[in-house]
Amino acid sequence: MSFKLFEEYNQEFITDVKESYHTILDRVGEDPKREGIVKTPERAAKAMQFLTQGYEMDPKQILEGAMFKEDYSDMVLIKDIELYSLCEHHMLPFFGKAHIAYIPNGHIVGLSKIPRVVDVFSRRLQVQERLTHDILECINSTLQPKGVAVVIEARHMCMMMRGVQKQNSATTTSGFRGEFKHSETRNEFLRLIGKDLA
Ligand SMILES: Nc1nc2c(ncn2[C@@H]2O[C@H](COP(=O)(O)OP(=O)(O)OP(=O)(O)O)[C@@H](O)[C@H]2O)c(=O)[nH]1
Ligand SMILES: [Zn+2]
Repeated sequence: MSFKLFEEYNQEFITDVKESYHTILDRVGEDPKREGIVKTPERAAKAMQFLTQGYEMDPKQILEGAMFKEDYSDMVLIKDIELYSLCEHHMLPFFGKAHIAYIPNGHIVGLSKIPRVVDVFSRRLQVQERLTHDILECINSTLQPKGVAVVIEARHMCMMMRGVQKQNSATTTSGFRGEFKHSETRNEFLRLIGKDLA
């Protein structure tokens, strides 16, 4: 499920994207034959394939592969899941943390599968709002829990390195389904992730 090994790279993708990065190096005034960067188009193409591998993956399958019958019916919270994505507007990174909770409805899911779902949707071109909803809907429709909550806090390089150049602003997005629509459950979740307003 990863592109860590060279054999797993898609050569057609690497060949095409390599050529584009070669053009970029040339256009920014670099010498693409210079020793230090002669392999950069290929490295960058591999990095781009790694960062967009989420298109090739089925997040529902990931969850379905580790669902276990269990009658635990209190909140399960996984907080501070680090995430790295690329914004679809500038293809620059945005990064931060996701906090995800669900209330089981007969099934629990292997804990590691939740961060894996975050990775699948993060490794596509995204906006933070859609990333939040993609994760929320995937867990909701696959696990069919009594409730699910997703909060993402992220910083966008397109706002930090360029454009409006605000280094300290962070964006928070959230989505709630089922029992998290009730303020008591939602507030407990927000308190547990340190986001309650009290
Ligand atoms: N809502 C949302 N906007 C995003 C996200 N990532 C980047 N953007 C914004 O996408 C917008 C694109 O606006 P445009 O005016 O088309 O692009 P631009 O001229 O590069 O805009 P500036 O960044 O303001 O210079 C910008 O306001 C970005 O801040 C995201 O995840 N969610
Ligand atoms: Zn952007």
